[in-house]
Amino acid sequence: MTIDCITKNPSTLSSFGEHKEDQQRSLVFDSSVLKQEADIPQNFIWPEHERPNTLKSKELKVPVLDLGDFLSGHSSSFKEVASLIDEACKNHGFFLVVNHGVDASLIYDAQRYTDLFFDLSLLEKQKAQRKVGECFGYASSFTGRFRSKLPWKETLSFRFSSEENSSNIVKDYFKNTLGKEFEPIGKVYQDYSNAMSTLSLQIMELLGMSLGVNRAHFKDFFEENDSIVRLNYYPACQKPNLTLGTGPHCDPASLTILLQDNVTGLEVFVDNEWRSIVPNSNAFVVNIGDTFMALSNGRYKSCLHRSLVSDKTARKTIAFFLCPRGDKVVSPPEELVDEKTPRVYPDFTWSTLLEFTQKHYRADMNTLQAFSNWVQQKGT
Ligand SMILES: C=C1C[C@]23C[C@H]1CC[C@H]2[C@]1(C)CCC[C@@](C)(C(=O)O)[C@H]1[C@@H]3C(=O)O
Ligand SMILES: O=C(O)CCC(=O)C(=O)O
Ligand SMILES: [Fe+2]
Repeated sequence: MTIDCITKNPSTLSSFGEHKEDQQRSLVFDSSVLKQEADIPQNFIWPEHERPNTLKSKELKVPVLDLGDFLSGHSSSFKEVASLIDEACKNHGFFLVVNHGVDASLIYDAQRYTDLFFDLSLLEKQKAQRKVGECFGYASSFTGRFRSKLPWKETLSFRFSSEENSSNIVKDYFKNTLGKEFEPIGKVYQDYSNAMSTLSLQIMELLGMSLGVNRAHFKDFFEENDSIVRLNYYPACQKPNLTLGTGPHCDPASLTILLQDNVTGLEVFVDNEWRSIVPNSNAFVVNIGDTFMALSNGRYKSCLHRSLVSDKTARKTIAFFLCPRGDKVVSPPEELVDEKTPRVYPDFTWSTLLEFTQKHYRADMNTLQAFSNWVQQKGT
């Protein structure tokens, strides 16, 4: 299976104001220009059935997990927290965490440097240009990657590894791609990524408890994680009802920890309708991804979500996608497999799933099923 949405690497880049036949090869999402345009280019217009609702979506009240007692080792509240997680993950896989132990000044710095990065000129940001087929770097929308249903966003994605010999991987990425003066910014994102990795291992412990397996099982599995961090910038758009910031998808990774600013935009598809997750400045939004759905043998849901854009306000978020080390086999623990609940997904490695989303398939609501079929077909 090969996607038809990957275009040839553009030879030259210019703005959208060119002749139609030149557009495909030379698209570039220059948000400083586009956010003011009354009309948006065709490639950003989503099909009617996928566009935002005309009426504002209702708020989805997701459980708020207070990690304070858990992190300070007061075991009396563990059961309560684990049962809240269990309910959320069986229904839709989304919850908030508060009192998560991440330093407020680190969060503040990470958000301010996200502002700073996206305020740079296009040329400066393009020093970190993401190449087609690679999953790290700066992408102004995905003009080089897809032909239609382009997302109204800019992203900067970088790799985090918890391995000891990679303790400067994020810091070095900023220095090596953007220049020496970006090293201090890289240091902030290095610290932020470390904090996210630690938080995600704590959540993995709770997920182990709530699924009734050995408490350390998933925490140990992800101890050596090879994760992705992504800064998202959704510029204002004069036609917000025709486009999407991030299209409907389930995250292929294992767990996503999202830091939203105070602008609404994130929506989750629950009980056949889109519901919004209203920003809470004290909280991270956490959701289960496809790889954890497979690890839980289908018990916990990786749920469809998307992000809208606004005509008035730009929105910025920071996502940490927890991923296992690329070569680890994703297979549910034996406690979750029995006669009544046989294996739902085949064994796979994260590096194969990542390659599938970058080279063969555009991540959407069906990624895990399409990937499972692909793995099974390849194996026969
Ligand atoms: C493994 C990944 C692929 C995407 C980034 C991470 C986790 C989520 C995926 C994504 C965000 C799902 C929606 C579509 C996508 C193309 C996007 O809009 O960014 C996806 C990412 C990607 O393939 O780059
Ligand atoms: O930025 C957001 O609101 C969510 C982004 C998202 O879902 C993703 O990057 O996977
Ligand atoms: Fe997502």
